[in-house]
Amino acid sequence: MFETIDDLDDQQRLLMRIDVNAPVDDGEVQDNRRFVRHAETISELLADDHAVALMAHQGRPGRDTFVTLEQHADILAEHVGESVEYVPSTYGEEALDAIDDLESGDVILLENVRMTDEELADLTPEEHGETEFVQTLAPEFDAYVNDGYSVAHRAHTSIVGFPQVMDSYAGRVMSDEYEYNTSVERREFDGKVTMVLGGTKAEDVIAAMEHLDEKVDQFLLGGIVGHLFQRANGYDIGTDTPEGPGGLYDDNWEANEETIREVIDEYGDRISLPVDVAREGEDGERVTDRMENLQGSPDAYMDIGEATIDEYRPHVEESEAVLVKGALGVFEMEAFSYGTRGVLQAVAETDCFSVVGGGDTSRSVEMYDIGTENFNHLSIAGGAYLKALTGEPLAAIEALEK
Ligand SMILES: Nc1ncnc2c1ncn2[C@@H]1O[C@H](COP(=O)(O)OP(=O)(O)O)[C@@H](O)[C@H]1O
Ligand SMILES: O=C(OP(=O)(O)O)[C@H](O)COP(=O)(O)O
Repeated sequence: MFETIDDLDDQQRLLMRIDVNAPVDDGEVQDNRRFVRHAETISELLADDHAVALMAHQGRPGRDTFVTLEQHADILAEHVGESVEYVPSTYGEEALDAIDDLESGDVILLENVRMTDEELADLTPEEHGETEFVQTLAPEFDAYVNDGYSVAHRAHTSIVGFPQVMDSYAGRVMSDEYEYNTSVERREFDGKVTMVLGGTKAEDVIAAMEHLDEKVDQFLLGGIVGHLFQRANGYDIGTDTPEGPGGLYDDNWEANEETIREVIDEYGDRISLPVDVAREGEDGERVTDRMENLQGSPDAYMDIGEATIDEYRPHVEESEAVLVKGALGVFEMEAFSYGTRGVLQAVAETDCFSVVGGGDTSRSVEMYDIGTENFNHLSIAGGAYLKALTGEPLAAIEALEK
């Protein structure tokens, strides 16, 4: 087991990892439930007179969501109700100056950790602990706190490096989510277990399918993942188009084609795939096409269609447990929210055990008034939630336990 912030003495200088990785729309960082949850941990720490330097990441190098954390500091400040100073350096001179000035009750947010050379380097946890990043920051603090449950599955420097050399504690989000999500894995269900999988991160989703094939009776697929599975079946969908979500299809396909084919071969009979999909018409309206009519179509499809929703709903209604990860369409746009809303609404109306995971996906429940009280748990994590469900160890937890 690991220690939590309940085990901390008061008035400590804390280096804390959080995960406020968020969607970025036209350069604007979108608020989400991660900010709210981490703000609660920060407020709790400030009440105990700690001084807090935050580390976080945003996006991945090369993607257009890979931006600085300036806007994140403002959003966090709003939720905490106190100033959160953005520092445009992770462990350079500017960072060290700001850390020097840190006093009890202060909060600063250091620059995107993925902008350092070390964060994403292929190193062992021990080697991460020896990097300049860790060796520079560690002596400046009394303790390290990890509250970033949703990034707990990544063995990166800010996650596994610091616990090698510092007293380390789990934050409130980390300990709450850990307890809840691992217990889901251990639960025994008598009836049908259904997993609704979508979104953009095909690799995480497919890995979960491979691990959970014994435990899950039915998989309902949508989003980019659904398109890629239908591409494997020979349909003309799931390839990048000039108007489409740049690079998401072809890169995902290249990385996952072999596994997708294996998964379909092994238990394709338990996988439901979209029979129709929706795109934007000439006047911005929703147009739905049957899968068999797509040949040669250059359109980017942004939702599952109405016939697919009708096929998926009965599976949900007869399930004892429904685990959701990833949106079935671009739910942020009303016209392409039908799939995600339709299936989540069915889950909400059914008396099943239900968990919705994914920082973006879980946001749709509040966005469309589906009622948070209709779900057993809304996780702010996606990949980490899936890993926990499969019973796989999380790098952050292993590091904290050490
Ligand atoms: N057909 C699609 N084309 C482009 N994006 C999609 C499609 N279907 C779903 N998405 C996007 O998937 C995102 C949610 O899934 P994902 O990226 O896996 O994140 P999370 O795990 O945080 O929920 C949503 O923001 C949604 O817009
Ligand atoms: O948003 C995240 O993952 P998630 O969408 O699987 O919850 C985490 O911040 C991890 O980000 P990454 O998948 O770029 O390592």
